[in-house]
Amino acid sequence: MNVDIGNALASVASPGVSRASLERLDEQVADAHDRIEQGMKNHEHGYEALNLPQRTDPDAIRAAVEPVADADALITVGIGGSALGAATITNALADESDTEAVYLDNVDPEWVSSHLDRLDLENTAINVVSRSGTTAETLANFLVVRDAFESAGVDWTERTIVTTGDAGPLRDLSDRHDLPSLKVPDGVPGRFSALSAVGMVAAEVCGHDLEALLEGAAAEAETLSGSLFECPAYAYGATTYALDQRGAGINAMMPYAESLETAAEWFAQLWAESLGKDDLGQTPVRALGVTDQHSQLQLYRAGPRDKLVTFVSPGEAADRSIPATDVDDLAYLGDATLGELLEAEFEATEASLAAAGRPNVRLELERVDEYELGGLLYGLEAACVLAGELYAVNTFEQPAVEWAKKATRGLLGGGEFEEAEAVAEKTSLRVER
Ligand SMILES: O=P(O)(O)OC[C@H]1O[C@](O)(CO)[C@@H](O)[C@@H]1O
Repeated sequence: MNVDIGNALASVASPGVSRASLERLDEQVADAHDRIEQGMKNHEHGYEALNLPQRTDPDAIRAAVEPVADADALITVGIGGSALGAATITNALADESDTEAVYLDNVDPEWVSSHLDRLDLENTAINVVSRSGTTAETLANFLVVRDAFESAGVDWTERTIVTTGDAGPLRDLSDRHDLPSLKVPDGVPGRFSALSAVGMVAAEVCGHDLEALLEGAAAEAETLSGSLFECPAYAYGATTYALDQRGAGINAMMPYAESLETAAEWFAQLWAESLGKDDLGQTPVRALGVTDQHSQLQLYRAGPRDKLVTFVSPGEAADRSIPATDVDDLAYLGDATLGELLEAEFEATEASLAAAGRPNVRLELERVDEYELGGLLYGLEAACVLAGELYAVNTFEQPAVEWAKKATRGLLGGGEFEEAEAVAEKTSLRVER
């Protein structure tokens, strides 16, 4: 991935960061890089994620999925980091796959049933992913999916792959039924695990090139160095941090490719759970070019000066010409393609923000393929780790998420939790119709 931070400079935008400030920040980047390198070398929790391109074994993943390699559909049961990395990869590359990838990362009963009712379960595989093996949503959905397979007379034990930690209820269940299983690597938090079995089982079942994903990530890892001016990932992480310090507390991730819409969702979890702590952090927002030009752009260009827009420009892509028309005012469209229109809209939107002095950054890919995706995932993870060092937060924990998890468990009778009592104490001021 290449990064262009020109439109985030103070000479263009407000808030913006001056070249001199970036040079001063670069000293902190050098220190942060030392810390990151040390963490990687010592396989410390979280930093270990940046070792995944060397550590992930595609052969082990291929061996585990072999029994279901010919599935027409794959249901991944997981949530957050246990679903979004895989979904980013398979949704980005869906055009190249004959296997439908379905992600059950919500417990909305109507929606879950709608998938289970329409899929041909005999030709469907199940990919259950939970690092902890205890996440209520994932385990509940898995029980529902199993039950649907049993009701359809399909042996789910023949069609299920499990990816989880060394211990926990999901590991026990997997052992009990002798299911093919993979391990979430030690030291790798869920939202940083896309390039492990967590993200790559689905990629393999959908027929994607695991080696190319890892090679793209490894090439990005090669760029990690002690200066933001030499490392695209650090340039992004440092610029977002500097802009947040100057008032851009919102970061709208806006890929100009429908196929990368899920990448913005994945990024949102990465940024929010990693950096949102100690009253700090930048709020990630998901947007999509060109669609959100006609929904969000008014606010981004003329609303409060509290936003950074991050564009992802996917480079070359399949194209489709726009048929000619004899309607005078539309004739210019007939000379173009949809791809040219998309590109022109991207450049126009980027320029329109710059002309209004609104900071924006461009992440450039050569195309959307396995290699470039591996680089994007790795690059944004490294950017996040760097930003976490600059904020001095604990990037790899998410204690604030636990409160609601305990409250939910308490409400369902899964134990005594004081958090569940707080739910009953809600302050009400109802206005009724
Ligand atoms: O993989 P698990 O343990 O099921 O957790 C799923 C997700 O839940 C969280 O812990 C909190 O929502 C995320 O960090 C994680 O990605």
